[in-house]
Amino acid sequence: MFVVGLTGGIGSGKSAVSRLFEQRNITVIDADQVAREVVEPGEPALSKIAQRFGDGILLADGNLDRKALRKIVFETPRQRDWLEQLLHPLIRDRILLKLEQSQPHSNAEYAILASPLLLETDQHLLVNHIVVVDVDEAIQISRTTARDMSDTEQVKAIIAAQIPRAERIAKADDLIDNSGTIDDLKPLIEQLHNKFLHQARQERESDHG
Ligand SMILES: CC(C)(COP(=O)(O)OP(=O)(O)OC[C@H]1O[C@@H](n2cnc3c(N)ncnc32)[C@H](O)[C@@H]1O)[C@@H](O)C(=O)NCCC(=O)NCCS
Ligand SMILES: Nc1ncnc2c1ncn2[C@@H]1O[C@H](COP(=O)(O)OP(=O)(O)OP(=O)(O)O)[C@@H](O)[C@H]1O
Repeated sequence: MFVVGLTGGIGSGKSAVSRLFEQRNITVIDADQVAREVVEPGEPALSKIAQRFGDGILLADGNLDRKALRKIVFETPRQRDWLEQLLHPLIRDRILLKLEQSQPHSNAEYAILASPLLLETDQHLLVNHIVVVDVDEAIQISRTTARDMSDTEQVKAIIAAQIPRAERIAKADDLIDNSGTIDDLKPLIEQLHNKFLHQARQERESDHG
């Protein structure tokens, strides 16, 4: 299966871009979604988080209080390291399982792995091609604070925990500038979709000798 990795900093527009590919019937595996699955009630990782931070890190219904944990890990790098060491191997294993399950139905099919930490973790080893969604830091902050009701300082701390913008761009096979409107994205995605169909087809043909 030809796998396209889609990455970008917080609030860059990965989810918005993912939706446009999904409208073309492309399977998108979302690492943020997988990261939620591995800490659902009953999962061993959630018990480990509660052991470390106390039951106060759980909401009354037993779910993880994500807002509280976000505050802890982006204020204290040591706690973020601990959480990443716990969750990243679990997230990677589950992504691999999902990729194996999404078998191609035609020789022109590809899948997308959308992940904020594609380049920061070994998740980039799972993909054939890297697409970066890019906006400047001012846009990242304004769109994220409008979406999450989070404050500027916290968004800045999250940006600082991610790969620097120039390094991310340097690793891109394709770059999507998302500083315009969602409508501006549509022709770009159409173009990339056609290119990936072509690349997926070529890959399959070379695999079959
Ligand atoms: C800290 C947590 C509980 C906050 O949850 P919350 O629902 O508020 O945010 P959400 O998970 O939707 O993440 C929002 C964005 O924050 C950024 N982000 C999340 N985790 C990290 C991290 N470890 N390092 C850098 N940026 C991160 C990403 O841009 C992500 O898209 C959560 O992000 C988490 O469990 N993070 C650790 C796991 C992880 O690294 N996930 C990233 C995908 S692999
Ligand atoms: N071109 C655009 N114009 C205006 N708003 C946009 C545009 N693209 C995305 N947005 C909005 O900006 C916010 C951030 O976008 P999105 O959620 O797609 O980012 P993301 O990269 O998935 O973020 P995260 O890393 O936090 O998961 C959302 O509220 C989204 O609707």
